[in-house]
Amino acid sequence: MNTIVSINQVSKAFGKQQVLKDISLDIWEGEIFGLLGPSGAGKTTLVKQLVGLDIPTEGENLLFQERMPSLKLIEKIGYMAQSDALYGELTAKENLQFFASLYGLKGKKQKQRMEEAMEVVQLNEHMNKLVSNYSGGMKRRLSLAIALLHEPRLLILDEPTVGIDPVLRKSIWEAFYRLKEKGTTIIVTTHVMDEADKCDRLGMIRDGHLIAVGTPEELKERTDSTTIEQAFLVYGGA
Ligand SMILES: Nc1ncnc2c1ncn2[C@@H]1O[C@H](COP(=O)(O)OP(=O)(O)OP(=O)(O)O)[C@@H](O)[C@H]1O
Repeated sequence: MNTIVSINQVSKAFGKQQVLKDISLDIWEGEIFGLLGPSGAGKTTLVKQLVGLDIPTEGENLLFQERMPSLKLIEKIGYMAQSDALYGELTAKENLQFFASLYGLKGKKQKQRMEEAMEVVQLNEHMNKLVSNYSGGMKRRLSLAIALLHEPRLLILDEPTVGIDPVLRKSIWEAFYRLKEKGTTIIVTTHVMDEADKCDRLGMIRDGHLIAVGTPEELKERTDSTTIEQAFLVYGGA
């Protein structure tokens, strides 16, 4: 198993508040890894470190054997934050062009990647619409398209399907599986249990602790549970 992400004894404090507590975890190439936990558990804090937007107070995060934050890795990582970083006064196309040029995508290649990424999120027909006229779910999907633009080897998605209806959510998960088939590693945070079931492996986070790691089946078996929700409650000591 080729390790893509190695989180080594990572802790994080904001002032006196300890938000991450001694987390160690390896994520492997080509897997869809879900970080599952209730609101405030520390998921966003952890993924921000993985993309290099923050640093741990203790420990280190290695991505592609390189210590984060590292500018070298920008091209290998696609990140979708929890709040959309889009320009409302521009069209979707202009937003895509802006981010594509940041990644050095030009001309034909740029056009092709923009179309492919918008196809994944089924927004092709809304290319020329102003983003301020997009619905919340459309903005999420456009953010996802932007994260996919440069065909990163590692995708880190913070609650990618919030505000997206079940039909589209299904098609987005199908896209995740297609990317996985091509060898892309995907890390996704969620607190939606049925989504957790779709991941290859899960890490359950509670109060900054990584309380369990395994496939959804393993986690259910070990706790004698029929659902991930139940397993989570057992691990949480409920
Ligand atoms: N920059 C910051 N300064 C101070 N406290 C912070 C900061 N960022 C996060 N926190 C705190 O860290 C804790 C964990 O937040 P985090 O956003 O990582 O949780 P989460 O699991 O992603 O939750 P959600 O699912 O609601 O996004 C919260 O108590 C939050 O208030």
